[in-house]
Amino acid sequence: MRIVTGEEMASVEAITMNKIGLPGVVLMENAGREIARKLIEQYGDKRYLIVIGAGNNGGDGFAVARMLMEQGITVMTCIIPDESRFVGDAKQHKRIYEQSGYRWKYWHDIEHEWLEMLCDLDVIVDAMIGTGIKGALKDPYPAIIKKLNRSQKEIVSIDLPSGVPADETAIAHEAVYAAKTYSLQLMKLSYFLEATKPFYGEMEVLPIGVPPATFKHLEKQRCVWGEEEVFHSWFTSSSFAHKGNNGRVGIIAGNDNMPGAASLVTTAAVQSGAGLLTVGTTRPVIQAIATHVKEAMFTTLSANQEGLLAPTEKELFAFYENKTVVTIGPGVGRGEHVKDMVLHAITHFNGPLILDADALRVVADCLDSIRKRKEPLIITPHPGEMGMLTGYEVEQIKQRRFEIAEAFARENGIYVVLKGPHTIVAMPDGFLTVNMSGNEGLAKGGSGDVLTGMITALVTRQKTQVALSTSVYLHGYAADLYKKEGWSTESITPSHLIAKLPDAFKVVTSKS
Ligand SMILES: NC(=O)C1=CN([C@@H]2O[C@H](COP(=O)(O)OP(=O)(O)OC[C@H]3O[C@@H](n4cnc5c(N)ncnc54)[C@H](OP(=O)(O)O)[C@@H]3O)[C@@H](O)[C@H]2O)[C@@H](O)CC1
Ligand SMILES: Nc1ncnc2c1ncn2[C@@H]1O[C@H](COP(=O)(O)OP(=O)(O)O)[C@@H](O)[C@H]1O
Ligand SMILES: [K+]
Repeated sequence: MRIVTGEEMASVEAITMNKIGLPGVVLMENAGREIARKLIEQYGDKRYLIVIGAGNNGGDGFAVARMLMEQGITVMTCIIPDESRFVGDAKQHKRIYEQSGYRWKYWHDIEHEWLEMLCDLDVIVDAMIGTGIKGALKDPYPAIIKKLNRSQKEIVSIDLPSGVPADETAIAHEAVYAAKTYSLQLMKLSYFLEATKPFYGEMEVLPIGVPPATFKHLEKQRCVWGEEEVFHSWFTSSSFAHKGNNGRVGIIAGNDNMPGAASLVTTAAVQSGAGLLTVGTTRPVIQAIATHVKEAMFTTLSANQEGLLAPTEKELFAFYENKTVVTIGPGVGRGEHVKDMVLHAITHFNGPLILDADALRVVADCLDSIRKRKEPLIITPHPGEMGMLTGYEVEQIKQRRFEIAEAFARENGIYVVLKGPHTIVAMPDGFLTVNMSGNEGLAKGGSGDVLTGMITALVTRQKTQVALSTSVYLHGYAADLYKKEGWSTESITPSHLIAKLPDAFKVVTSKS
């Protein structure tokens, strides 16, 4: 499933109409039929108010109104702008509606009886503004939207909650708080942003007949990564595999005061199928975690007086030997010692390199070396770390997460796993995947270490894009499984996630 902006949606619709030859009125008819079917399925023959704007979103509204009325359902249709404003496909659907014998009223003619009207209706269908929104909301929409939101009626939005843009534009105006949004054909970017997702309510995508052949013309390729994608992209190990085929993994993690991070990242990697795993860390960390992670081998690396890792060049070269992937970061602490270690690995380790947590703090200083690297480099920042890397405020990162992750991945030729609800994985070629699993039970210190362990294990056994997107999905899915079992999200800990990985991994062998 693709994720698009309003402009991109308009571009695939234009190709559908102009090149493929499927007229816009047919797409609108399809949209109307799908939405009417859903409404009847959901609410039966309740009483509907359909509020219509002058663009094609309003055209969808006329198609829905007609189809509901054809079923004998009570519908009041009202339009906001003057009827002379309707043009093109929307005008055509308005005419079809009228020629079918149905009537509409002007919003301003019925507004004074709004409170009485509310007693006679159950569901409001919002067909005011869709992907065509431009700039700040103009009158009379803010006042109307306020009224609708206060009505305490179920509001169903067509394509987008009116007032919400499809893309990453920030809004400072009213917008419809929908109980449900039927998004047409493709998902819209704003569904994945903290500021705008709440307006959507439950979101469902309905097909309207735009042929998939048009999607390859999209300049930016963004896809949802969910159970289907995980299942279909997975390559199972050969039954003749030996431990060496399943990745010889090296993890540099922990410091004397932070053995926990090293333990979590290592255990998660073991539980995710790492063939042979070596942890490079300080002697006290090894003593603290060795009995928890029986499958791991350990290499003692030099530490400074504060118990922070400060490996020598010789130790690092020895550590890279035979490794198919190296991960640096969880629990290594902050300071100059980290920069030396990270820069060394960027320059001298010839395999996929994963940088997480404290290692991310020095990435901004290493970009020249990173751009010269041939092998994949993967970074796993949360919005705060992404802010440090790019110079943006955290709020800007959250609002423009697609744009910023993509630009950083492309410019530096790296993989960016921008974490948070709906984690984005951005590839060096600009392709993006967006995660559909996970819940607030993951918002705990240590969850990120578990994810990094999973990525470390999968990255040598799957295509990098698949390894990253699938790790993120399964990590979130493990938390979702607890929620499904009735756990409160407060009780889900990073250690629980690891314990649930065997169940989460069942998705790769069979769909639930
Ligand atoms: N055949 C097709 O193309 C198909 C399109 N489809 C549907 O069309 C939708 C896109 O249609 P669209 O491009 O016509 O724009 P749309 O969302 O109706 O908005 C334009 C209207 O909003 C108004 N408006 C805008 N900004 C505003 C503001 N700040 N404040 C106030 N008003 C503002 C603007 O008013 P104006 O600025 O012109 O005064 C105009 O009236 C898409 O979401 C999907 O539902 C599907 O049926 C498939 C087939
Ligand atoms: N509210 C949430 N919904 C879904 N996933 C979340 C949420 N909060 C955090 N996560 C996920 O949990 C992990 C937290 O990682 P991070 O912030 O690096 O934690 P830490 O470094 O303490 O281990 C990330 O994978 C992130 O996507
Ligand atoms: K709408």
